[in-house]
Amino acid sequence: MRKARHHRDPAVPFAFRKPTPGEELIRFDGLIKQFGPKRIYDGVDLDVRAGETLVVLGGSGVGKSVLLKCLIGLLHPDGGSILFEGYDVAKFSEEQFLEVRKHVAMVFQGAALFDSLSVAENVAYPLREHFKKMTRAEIQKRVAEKLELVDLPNTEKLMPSDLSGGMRKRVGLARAIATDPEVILWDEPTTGLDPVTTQTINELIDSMKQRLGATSIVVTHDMVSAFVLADRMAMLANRKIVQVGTPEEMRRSQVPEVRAFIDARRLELNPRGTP
Ligand SMILES: Nc1ncnc2c1ncn2[C@@H]1O[C@H](COP(=O)(O)OP(=O)(O)OP(=O)(O)O)[C@@H](O)[C@H]1O
Repeated sequence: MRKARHHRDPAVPFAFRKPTPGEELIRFDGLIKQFGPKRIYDGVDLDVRAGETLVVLGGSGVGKSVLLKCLIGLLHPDGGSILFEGYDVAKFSEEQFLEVRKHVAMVFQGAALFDSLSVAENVAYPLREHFKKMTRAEIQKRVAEKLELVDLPNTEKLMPSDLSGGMRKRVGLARAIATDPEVILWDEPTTGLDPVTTQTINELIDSMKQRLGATSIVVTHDMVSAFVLADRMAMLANRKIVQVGTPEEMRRSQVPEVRAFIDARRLELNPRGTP
């Protein structure tokens, strides 16, 4: 069941309440963003529901990553609001964002590991930062659990230089999900990966939903993954969200920007060219 959230009193400190699956968790409302004279959003409206995987589509440079960055305070919009749990985070201070980032994790494109730290220390890093009261044993257990989840059990003692590119990416994912975030922002999670690692990552995104009830926003160029993962898709074009719908609705869309985007990638989606 969905429920519209109302603005909360900005004086009330941010506190995360576990949402009911399907209800509105995040709402971008009339978002405006520009870099110098270049306006990239002219009133972006988009809602994200608890427990869903929402894939954001759009051509290169339309502002897909910027949307994720605004949600965790790495960039700040020039107008409009971003309601998260009813709090307008667009107006949050850096200190308030620290609390938000305990619940919303971003998996960056090409996330770099700390080369001088072991795999275990890399994964433990956000736990030490956000959960100061966790004991050493609890951290060890959580690290082992996350490494298992990304298919890298017993790699705690290895150093990043011992790992292949795909393994490094998976350690980066284990680090991003170490805090068990309720919302995960995936920026191009499978770009440049081989098919087997792509499948592992897609399964991981799905298992975060199935096992932890996590909400995911995924920005990707990989159309096959997009259609596999999405509960809903949103298309960003011409400085706005031009359509939101299920993968099937998007596939049949008559909205010109969506049609053109999907038609241009038809071969990728259907390599044998069968109807
Ligand atoms: N910190 C910044 N300063 C100035 N311009 C920026 C900044 N971040 C992003 N931009 C610009 O905003 C636009 C949108 O960037 P964004 O990275 O969100 O695009 P995108 O849709 O994710 O593209 P891609 O698919 O190529 O990664 C781009 O034109 C980019 O150059």
